[in-house]
Amino acid sequence: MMNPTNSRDVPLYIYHAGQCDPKKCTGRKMARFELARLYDKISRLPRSAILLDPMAEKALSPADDPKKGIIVLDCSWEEVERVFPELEKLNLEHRALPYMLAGNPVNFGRPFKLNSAEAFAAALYILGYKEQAEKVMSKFNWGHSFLELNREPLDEYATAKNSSEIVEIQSHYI
Ligand SMILES: C[S@@+](CC[C@H](N)C(=O)[O-])C[C@H]1O[C@@H](n2cnc3c(N)ncnc32)[C@H](O)[C@@H]1O
Repeated sequence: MMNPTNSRDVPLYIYHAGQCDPKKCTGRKMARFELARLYDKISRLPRSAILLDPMAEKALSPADDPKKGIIVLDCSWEEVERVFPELEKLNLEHRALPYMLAGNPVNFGRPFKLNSAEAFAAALYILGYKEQAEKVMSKFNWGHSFLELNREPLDEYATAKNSSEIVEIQSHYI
């Protein structure tokens, strides 16, 4: 169940491919805090939602409408090229996140390789749901550093009109 305290919150969904260490998995932790709904079957995922896909051609921007929700695919980074195509048939809006650095201890400082919780927080921030982004990050002891590390690009991305502007802003950081 989603946390019902704020009806303005964007619904967050995780397709969990069952490949991670359950103790370290950020998606499972979010589900425990009722911040996201976890699915282990592709067929159960909602349609027409935004899928955060690092290989997508189009960058997420404030022009995207998250009312149908945001989906993260929680799988091993070694498996992304195999698992993402399995979701093609669902007719989701595939979007890549622009340049940001991971703030978590596993991939600290690595560009683009965000964990599931960071990917949700970044997307929410760009889409104008900053409070929800902070709520997600507040459950992780490194969460604040992810937002601080990326505050400048995040604030700029959140002012973009569309995907092309996001790519233009990103070019100043890469
Ligand atoms: C590959 S999984 C790794 C999960 C990690 N084991 C954990 O515990 O959080 C991370 C997911 O976050 C999303 N993600 C991460 N970085 C992204 C990016 N640069 N663009 C779009 N989505 C991204 C994708 O849905 C990706 O599959």
